[in-house]
Amino acid sequence: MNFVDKLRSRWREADSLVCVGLDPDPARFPETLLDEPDALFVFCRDIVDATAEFACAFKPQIAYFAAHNGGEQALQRLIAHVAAAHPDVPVVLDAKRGDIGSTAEQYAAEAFDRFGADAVTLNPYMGRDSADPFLRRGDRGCIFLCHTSNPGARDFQELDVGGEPLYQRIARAIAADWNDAGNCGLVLGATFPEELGVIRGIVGDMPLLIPGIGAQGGDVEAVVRHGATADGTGLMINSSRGILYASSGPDYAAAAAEAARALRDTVNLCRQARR
Ligand SMILES: O=c1ccn([C@@H]2O[C@H](COP(=O)(O)O)[C@@H](O)[C@H]2O)c(=O)[nH]1
Repeated sequence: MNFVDKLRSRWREADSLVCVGLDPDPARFPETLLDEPDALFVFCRDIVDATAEFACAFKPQIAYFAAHNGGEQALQRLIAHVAAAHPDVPVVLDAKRGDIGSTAEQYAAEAFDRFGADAVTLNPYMGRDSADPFLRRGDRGCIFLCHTSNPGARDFQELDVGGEPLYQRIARAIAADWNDAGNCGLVLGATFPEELGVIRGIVGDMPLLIPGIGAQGGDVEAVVRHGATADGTGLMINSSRGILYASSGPDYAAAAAEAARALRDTVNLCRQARR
């Protein structure tokens, strides 16, 4: 099953738009993991197993693994664990890749063959040829940065390019010209809900990855109101720190599960309110 079909069936089966972000920071791990030599993997595996029933997707951010010796092996094993234990939950590797075609071929092999991710985040700044090695893998998802969640998103993404802001041009080009295989998605920050609504109008029911709730201040109700599709889906609403560090004690996995469940329920109340 391709990425978009897998995501759509997960939205339906789990009745959840929550994407659980996996950004493991050893400085925030519970004391019980201090002597654990495989702590990156163990922490994330416990979070995955505890939160899977509430998740429409998992999003490991590659930097949190690659920053540590052995971290990439831990990421590889973690994604293999998701595929084995929770095969219905797609994995979006947050790597924000983008380079000339020959290098992009290697990045596509890294994301899809080495790590086995269902989808990867990409930076569209270098243009179509930099995306082609990913787009050609029609069974995998290509999720392009469009309007990011950070304050600096305004620096370049909102610049006027011939009558419209750059982020809208990006969305229009990807929806009209890059999505032949139907495997594209976009990253829109929860911190810019009105821009999210404009993009939903441009791209139809394309899946949108929405980081920026919780610690970054994005508002869940506004995200759902502006970003959901007519059938009340279309979104992967990501929370990383808000779920991972719900407790700093030995009950971290149970607390993460409760945070994911609470977010799913909040999102679903917002979905019901707009019907
Ligand atoms: O525009 C963007 C794109 C990606 N991210 C990533 O999402 C998570 C957010 O973490 P929180 O702890 O829920 O704030 C993190 O991995 C970022 O690298 C983003 O925040 N904004």
